[in-house]
Amino acid sequence: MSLLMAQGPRRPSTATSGFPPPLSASPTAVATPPPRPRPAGALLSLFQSPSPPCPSQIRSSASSEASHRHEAMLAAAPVASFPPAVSSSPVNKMTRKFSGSCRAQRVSAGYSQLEVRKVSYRPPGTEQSLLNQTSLSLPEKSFGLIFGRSGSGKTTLLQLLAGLSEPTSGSICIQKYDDSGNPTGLPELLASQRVGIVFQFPERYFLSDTILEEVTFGWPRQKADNLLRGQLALKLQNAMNSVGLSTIPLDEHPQSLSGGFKRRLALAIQLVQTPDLLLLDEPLAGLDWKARADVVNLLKDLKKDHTILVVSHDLRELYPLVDRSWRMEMGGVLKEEPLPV
Ligand SMILES: Nc1ncnc2c1ncn2[C@@H]1O[C@H](COP(=O)(O)OP(=O)(O)OP(=O)(O)O)[C@@H](O)[C@H]1O
Repeated sequence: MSLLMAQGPRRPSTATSGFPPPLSASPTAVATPPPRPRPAGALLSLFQSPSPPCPSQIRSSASSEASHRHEAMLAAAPVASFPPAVSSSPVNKMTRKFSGSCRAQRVSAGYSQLEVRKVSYRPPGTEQSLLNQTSLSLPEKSFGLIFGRSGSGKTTLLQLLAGLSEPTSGSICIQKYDDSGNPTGLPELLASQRVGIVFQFPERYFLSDTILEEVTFGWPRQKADNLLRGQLALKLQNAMNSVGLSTIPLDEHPQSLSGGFKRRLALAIQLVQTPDLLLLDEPLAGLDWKARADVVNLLKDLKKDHTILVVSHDLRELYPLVDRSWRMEMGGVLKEEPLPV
């Protein structure tokens, strides 16, 4: 699984004390003129001009801003090699898979669903199984919720789905069906690269000094990888748009965001890889009522294009989004049942 898909392992934080002030007030920022905040939309603007700027143009624009922080930002963003115009980019073709016409095609050609088949899990070196013959199925672009008592095994199941541990027995796969509900072809094992996971309290894993560094963490830095970085920047722009963060200043400290916006940022980092399955562990935990409502609305939007499986105790708030739900009983036994709200 790539570093962008999972939140760890991460490099040690370079921050030394608390949250730095905004760049404009920072002693490291050049006094005159103050650096212009770079909104998230700037990521893509590097690629969207009719004739893409040459690297030296970008570098000279950076130096005119006279901010070494911004130069660092540009070092993180693609600088030397540019994909073709957006309309013909292979990345753009990939991202267009969610357009209306494509979706209509997929519906008429059947559907696919995540299937967890009789999965059991016993951690290596232990005697007790944490999951026992767990099964569930979740059709694409639907929202599933697992609830149950603390310690019953919910997070353990998410970790298996994300490929962070291997089932002791059973399988986790994607099965395609035709319009009549008959399986078409063999099931495919779920590849961990196709899964995004946002752990509980994801903001605790933010280690960078700027939002840009946080969202581009783990990107290749070699010159030879510039094309890949360009593709990642396009995907990141889409991800930031889809979580409503396209206008946030990228040079702010990630911890300066509100609670709800931090969760949005964690989701955007996962969405860069356009995962088939998005796993969220307690997405509302620790947020105030306003941020909770904000995240619920965001999940409602994301549900239109993504398959989402959530572990949560916040049943009442998530109820309107839920298509399928399961109770995890102590001992790792999963039973499909309606939410008790
Ligand atoms: N690697 C491990 N080795 C042994 N026991 C483990 C391991 N990982 C988790 N457990 C135990 O497995 C049980 C299930 O843990 P898990 O975190 O999956 O529960 P949960 O339902 O997500 O709980 P919560 O709602 O509190 O997050 C717990 O008793 C936990 O201590």
